[in-house]
Amino acid sequence: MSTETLYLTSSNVALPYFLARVAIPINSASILLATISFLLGVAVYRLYFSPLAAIPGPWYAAVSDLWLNTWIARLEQHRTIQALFEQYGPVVRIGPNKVAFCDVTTARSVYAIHKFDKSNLYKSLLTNDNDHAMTSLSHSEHAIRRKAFAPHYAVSNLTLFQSEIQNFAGKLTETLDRTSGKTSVECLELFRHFLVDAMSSTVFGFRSGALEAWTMNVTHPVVGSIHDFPVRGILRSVVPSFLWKSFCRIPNSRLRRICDSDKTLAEFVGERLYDVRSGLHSGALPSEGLDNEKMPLMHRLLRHRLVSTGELVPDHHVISECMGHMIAGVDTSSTLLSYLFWELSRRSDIMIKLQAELDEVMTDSKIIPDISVLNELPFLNAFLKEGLRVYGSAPAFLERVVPARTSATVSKADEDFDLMGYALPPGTIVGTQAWSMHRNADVFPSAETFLPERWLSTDGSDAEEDRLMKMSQHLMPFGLGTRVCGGQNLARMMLKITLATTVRNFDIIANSAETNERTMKIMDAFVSQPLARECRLSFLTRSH
Ligand code: HEM
Repeated sequence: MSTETLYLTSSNVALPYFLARVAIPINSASILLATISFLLGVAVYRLYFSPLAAIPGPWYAAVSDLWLNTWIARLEQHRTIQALFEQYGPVVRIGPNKVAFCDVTTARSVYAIHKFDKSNLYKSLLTNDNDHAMTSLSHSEHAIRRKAFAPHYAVSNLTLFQSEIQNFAGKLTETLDRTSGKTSVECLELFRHFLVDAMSSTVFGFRSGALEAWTMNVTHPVVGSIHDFPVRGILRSVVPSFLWKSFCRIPNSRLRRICDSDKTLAEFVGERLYDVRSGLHSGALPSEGLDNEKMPLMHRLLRHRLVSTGELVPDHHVISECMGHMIAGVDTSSTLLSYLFWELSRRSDIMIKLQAELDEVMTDSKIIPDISVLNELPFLNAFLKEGLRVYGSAPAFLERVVPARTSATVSKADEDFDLMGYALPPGTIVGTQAWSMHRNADVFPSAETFLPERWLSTDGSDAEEDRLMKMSQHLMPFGLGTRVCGGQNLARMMLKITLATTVRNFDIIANSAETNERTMKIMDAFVSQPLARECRLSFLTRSH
């Protein structure tokens, strides 16, 4: 037995007076015993006496977050939660204080009607150490930010940027043309470069030259930073704050790049702000009051006045918001595009149908039709919907916190929130995930099969309309409610233009030795990514 002894003197008024006056010898065995007793007590409380004790789920999830965290670290949270739904039903306790549900009505209640605040998890995505729309936890704070950028993503405003996006899509076609018949292309990296160009034009009105850099075999620094940023977020959330600076000094070049990703991107966006301000002094920033004038996001934010004070948005907020939008838009869209083209490479039946539809409206393969024409193409739109269902790049569990009071319980301050028959106390983390909503076999028969036709109405009957409506209600690739993806209109526009022009011009092929089911296994890093972190495909120029 160790002779190590700990002497405690206590002034705790709860202790008997005489104990407070004496030294109590405690050896390591006693400490161990006390710790085990404490942990056992906590476990027993969480399992049998917690307000969440009645909710179905595995006992090890109820006892500690450790189990789920290991699956999060292995990027398998989406499949783990799905397996629990299949075993326990549509409400599952996935942690001591965490409940997952898979139900449309409850999703509407949490995300849209009661507008629960986000959980602290989102703080790992701060940009330039500052909040932006995605990381604002409270509904009220978020509403102020959203008001500033929402008009930018209105369909009518985005149409003003259509020619730029078409232009970049044309350049992408030229780039792919040059690879035809020679070599396979790593799509994730290529599409990230393409999207940095497209996004830079709408966010800053700036030509970033990323695609050009890719053709010269150079990774554009903004592309690298955007890609590294989520990894930085995961590290930030596990490394204690006081160790962060020392951690980032570890002499490893990859780690340095990850740590610096926020700074690199902030410098790039800061330079854009400087450019705009310089333009402002020469009169290039549109004057106030011209709301329907074409104007990049940054310009719009710089002239936005806060309703409460009438003041302009401070520069550091503009920088963080623009960074947030670049990060939110590039990896999500490039990953989805890569999966969609991979699907086409192994489903010639779908590729032939798409090409037939596009050949009709693109008699000249190099002229991209207006988005209003693309919006009317039934098969292209069904293909994209099915792509968002199966390969939606945000399959993740979207955490929210049960508030102390909801609008439903506003007159009964201490009342718990009722979720599918279970009372949840304030502070409980709840949420659902698109991955599971999109795999509900009652709504999507043969849910694992990629079937664009499921989105096409066969006979226009009431039953058919009902089926389509149910599917649409379950489709949530862009989230739900007030925190729904701010850029979803832009995403849809970029995706349709890129799909149309690429499928019209190329046959897409995968060499199964380099790209297959195993390498493309979908991993959940909040934004999805293929297991191999690459997607190599060949684009063969069509003859007409
Ligand atoms: C396929 C592409 C995309 C997918 C699947 C996607 C998905 C999502 C999802 C699921 C959320 C909600 C997150 C949550 O509730 O926690 C979100 C938020 C957001 N996304 Fe996207 N996104 C995509 C593209 C874009 C693009 C192109 C932009 C911008 C230009 C963008 C900007 C944003 C912003 C600003 C938010 C935060 C909205 C807010 O809280 O008000 N996203 N996105």
